[in-house]
This record gives sequence, structure tokens and C-alpha cells, in this order.
Amino acid sequence: MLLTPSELEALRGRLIVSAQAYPGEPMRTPTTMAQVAASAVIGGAAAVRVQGIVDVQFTRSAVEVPVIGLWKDGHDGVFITPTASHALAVANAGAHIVALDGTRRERPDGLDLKQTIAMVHEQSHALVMADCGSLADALNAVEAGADLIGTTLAGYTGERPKTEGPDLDLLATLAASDLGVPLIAEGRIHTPAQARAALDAGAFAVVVGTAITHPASITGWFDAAMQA
Ligand SMILES: CC(=O)N[C@H](C=O)[C@@H](O)[C@H](O)[C@H](O)COP(=O)(O)O
Repeated sequence: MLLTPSELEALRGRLIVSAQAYPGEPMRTPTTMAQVAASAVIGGAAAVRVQGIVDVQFTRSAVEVPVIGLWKDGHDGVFITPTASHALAVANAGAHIVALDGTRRERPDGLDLKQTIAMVHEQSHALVMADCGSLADALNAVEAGADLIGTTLAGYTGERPKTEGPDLDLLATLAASDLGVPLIAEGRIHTPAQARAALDAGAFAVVVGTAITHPASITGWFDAAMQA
């Protein structure tokens, strides 16, 4: 789905909420995730991010803001929209932005990132958000044609430490590198202050998932604090 440059620009400085439930969890149904996404929009989310083809379709119908779609297949290595066919399926489901693994790792279909992004651009109107784990990933992804760079995989690929909160050092480094495309802070942003700090470090927009949309985790944080 086409997102105009001004619609993309409208996300500057804004909150994007990721609504995802994991396999086996009670909330893992597309209707529920679309309702959670729509609730986040009422609270001020300027865009939403959802996982799974049907979740993208249902969420497109439930909100008027841009939808970032992804398809997780597996849970190790390259699993966030791992192949070109996953990416095209997400685009065809109606995502304005397809989020995909933007690392330099080998992809299961043998295509490289540049070929994968080119296929999305040639065969759909969707933009591509490259979920990166390091500066080297981000530079490579920009070169490969990514429209947005996310820090989604920082701390999950071995190239960066898994920081307690967001990887603000990586964000600052990326911001100083003048990527030329929007830099999206994503990953372990658990408080409003951390979201603010991510913007201050140079992010264009901030994605928050778990801390807003994953009740099991949030409940566990409270429970752990009370048992300490
Ligand atoms: C590494 C990985 O698989 N990240 C996923 C990507 O879509 C999601 O599981 C995260 O919830 C999302 O990135 C938002 O991050 P956080 O939930 O930390 O706010």
C-alpha cells in the first residue's frame, strides 16, 4: 500500500506501537491484535506494527494509520520476514511498510538484501524497513535500498550487547552517520523516559512493543519487583 513522502514525514518524532502475541499465547489471534493496535492508536500511536499476514489484513481494516507488517517464521537466525516471498506476502496483505531482517546474514532463500528489497519495490508499493543489529547492518541496508532503518535486532545478533533498555549508543552512532533515511528506534524501550531518550539520541520515530502490548511481560515485571 502506498505511503506518500508526507505521510512518512508525519511520523517524525512520533510513537509507533508494535502489537504481537507469541505462539501459544491466549492473545495470538488477528482480531485481538487488531483491537490492541486500534487501542494504541486511540492513545496516540501514529503507526502500528503487527506480525502475520492475517494480522496485517485485520489491522489495516481496524486503523487508519500506517501499518508496518512483518511475518516471523521461526525464532533463531533470520526469522523476521526472512525471504522475498514472505516480504511480498506481507506487502500483498496491505502493509504500508514491510519490516524484514536487515542484517548481513545469509537469507534462507539465498537472495541478498538488495535483491529482496528490489523485489518488494518492483512488485508492490510498500516501503521497506530493514531491522538491523549494528552500524554495519544499517550501512549495508541503506546501500541495499531500504527506506527506513530500525534498530530492532540490536542485541539479538551477537554484534551488539543486549542492553537493559534501548541501545542508545548504537542509535547515536547511526544518527551521526547520516543514513539519509528515517532511523527508527526499536527494541527494549520500556518506559516513556526511554522513548524520549531514543528521540534525543537522534531517532526519527520510536517503536514500543512489549511495554504497551504484552500483558504477560508487564505483569511479570510487577510481580518480580514485588517479590524482590
Ligand atoms: C527481536 C524481535 O524479535 N523483535 C520483534 C520484532 O518485531 C518483536 O518481538 C519486538 O516485540 C519488537 O521489536 C518491539 O520491541 P520491544 O518489544 O522490545 O519493545
